[in-house]
Amino acid sequence: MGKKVTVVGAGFYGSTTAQRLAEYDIFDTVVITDIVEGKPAGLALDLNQSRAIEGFETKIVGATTGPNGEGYEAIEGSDVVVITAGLPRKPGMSRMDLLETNAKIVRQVSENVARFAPNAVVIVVSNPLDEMTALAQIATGFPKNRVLGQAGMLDTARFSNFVAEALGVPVKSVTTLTLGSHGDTMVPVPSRSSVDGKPLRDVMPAEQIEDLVVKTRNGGAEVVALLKTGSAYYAPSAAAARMAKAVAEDSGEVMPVCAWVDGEFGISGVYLGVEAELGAEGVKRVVTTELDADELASLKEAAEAVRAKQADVANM
Ligand SMILES: NC(=O)C1=CN([C@@H]2O[C@H](COP(=O)(O)OP(=O)(O)OC[C@H]3O[C@@H](n4cnc5c(N)ncnc54)[C@H](O)[C@@H]3O)[C@@H](O)[C@H]2O)C=CC1
Ligand SMILES: CC(=O)C(=O)O
Repeated sequence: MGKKVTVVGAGFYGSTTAQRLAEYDIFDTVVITDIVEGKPAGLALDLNQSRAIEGFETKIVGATTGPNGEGYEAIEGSDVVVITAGLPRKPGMSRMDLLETNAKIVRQVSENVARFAPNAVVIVVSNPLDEMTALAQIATGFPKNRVLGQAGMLDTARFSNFVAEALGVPVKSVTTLTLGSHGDTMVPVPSRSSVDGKPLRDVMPAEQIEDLVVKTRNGGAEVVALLKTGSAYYAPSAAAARMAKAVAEDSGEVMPVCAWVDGEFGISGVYLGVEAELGAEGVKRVVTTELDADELASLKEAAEAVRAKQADVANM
């Protein structure tokens, strides 16, 4: 049987993710759900009408869902579920300001996902990301490798874009990496960044690298401030869709994601931004790499910051 993917939440992030997943043309079915009556069905109708133009066979199904599992039959048999349900930031807000509101939403969605799609790999994108990923694992009760979060793909793509723009080189010649949290303790990793195979530190002065590190940490807030309503979704949906594709295709690709860390980098018992090999079971393994002493110290600081918050969400 062909693959099925569900996107929970039909807002900006969810609808663009559903579009990307459908246009890959690797799934039999893309399901999109929301609590808003009619919206998922309307988006599905619209996306299906693009099939003849874009030339893909994937069918899109829209379902309105309720808190007690109403409408969730639509997600049965999903191989992958991407959770985008939740409020986005307003200008001036931090991701952490969304904690309590989105925890209620993510818990309720996760419980229904566990009931109706018990074998799915869950990719969380709702903010604050590291905490919502931990909560989704608790609320689904799924093995930790089957619940992961999207942040590092996006933050890394932002860092690469800023480096390419600053040097005036093609973005494909740039490799960067970000680890840590999707927040203030994000850890862009210059020691693992390069341009045409040359270390970033050999082609860009240290102060300029530091400016781009700061710009990367503020990448999401910069978009929020310009949009005025809502947050980024084109780059975020590209990131989540790539992760869902890697899982569906059991590709073994290594990507920066929010994954359960259990001893790697000397860190244990926390969901954190690290590189991981993705496949049908979600995270196949966390991939470690040599880091400079200051980068490793920052990663450990990030782990402690998110560990404290992740303990709080267990009771939300
Ligand atoms: N991890 C990351 O890198 C990123 C995370 N985000 C986060 O993704 C989330 C979604 O962002 P947007 O789509 O832009 O917001 P949005 O406001 O456009 O859409 C959110 C949707 O969730 C729906 N929703 C609320 N409760 C629900 C429930 N119980 N079941 C199903 N759907 C429900 C709403 O009706 C709405 O349509 C936000 O929390 C945002 O902060 C956004 C960008 C990047
Ligand atoms: C919204 C968000 O988390 C971002 O754009 O990074």
